[in-house]
Amino acid sequence: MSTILDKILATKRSEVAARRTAPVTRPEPSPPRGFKAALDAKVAAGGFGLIAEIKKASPSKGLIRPDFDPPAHARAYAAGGAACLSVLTDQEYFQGHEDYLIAARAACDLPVIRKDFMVDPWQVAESRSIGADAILIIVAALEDGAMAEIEAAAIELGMDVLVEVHDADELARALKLKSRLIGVNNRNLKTFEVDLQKTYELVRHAPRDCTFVAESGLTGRADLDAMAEHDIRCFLIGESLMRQDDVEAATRGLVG
Ligand SMILES: O=C(O)c1ccccc1NCC(=O)[C@H](O)[C@H](O)COP(=O)(O)O
Repeated sequence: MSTILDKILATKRSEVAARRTAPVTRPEPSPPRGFKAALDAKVAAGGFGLIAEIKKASPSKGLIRPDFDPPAHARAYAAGGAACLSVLTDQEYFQGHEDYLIAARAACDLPVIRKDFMVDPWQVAESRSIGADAILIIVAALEDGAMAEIEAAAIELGMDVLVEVHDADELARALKLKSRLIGVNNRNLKTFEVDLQKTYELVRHAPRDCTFVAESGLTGRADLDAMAEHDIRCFLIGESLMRQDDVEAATRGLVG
């Protein structure tokens, strides 16, 4: 039975095949802003490193934010104390767009990760051309060789890479890469169930030289404090922030 990830990846491969034939005609973006460095700086200062996500909709929840306004959300996240932004650019499953990333990055000084499904190194150059400072590699989506190629393309362009894992086997594969920024996704991409316990287990057995980011299903300060008990101090949060009336106050409530 094919999973949501299989479906997304199949769509992405045909999209990339069609798009890579057209030349990219965009102005040169400003140099990459240090994504991992911004997270590490917050943690070094005794705080939490929050990657606040700009997310209009998702396969698991449908439409999340009807009055979707990427620059306004970016400013609210920055003012509330987020370290970085994540912007979903996939159109088919998340109602995202490259223009949302361009607008969000222009509205603040935070480093931005392009949250999309990388299947080809061509997408890395395209991501830089829209200003992305970091990209995501989902270990479950790629063979080792493809992951290494995509990571090399990002490093070449001065970008950071968030390597996303779900279990111990994927973590072992992630650690063969150069990046020491590892995201542990609490959401099972087959069932959409969220299990924070799995993250605690995984991080306990992982090397100490990595920056770990807990991703998905985090809903409030109590979740962050529970994660901090397990030495996890960086978080990627989308839906629960996007549903707030006062996004800036909610962000401050999480990391302030
Ligand atoms: O969010 C989904 O439903 C989803 C489904 C299938 C693949 C990926 C998916 N989400 C991407 C993400 O990584 C999340 O947007 C991110 O971790 C934030 O999660 P949340 O705080 O639960 O919105």
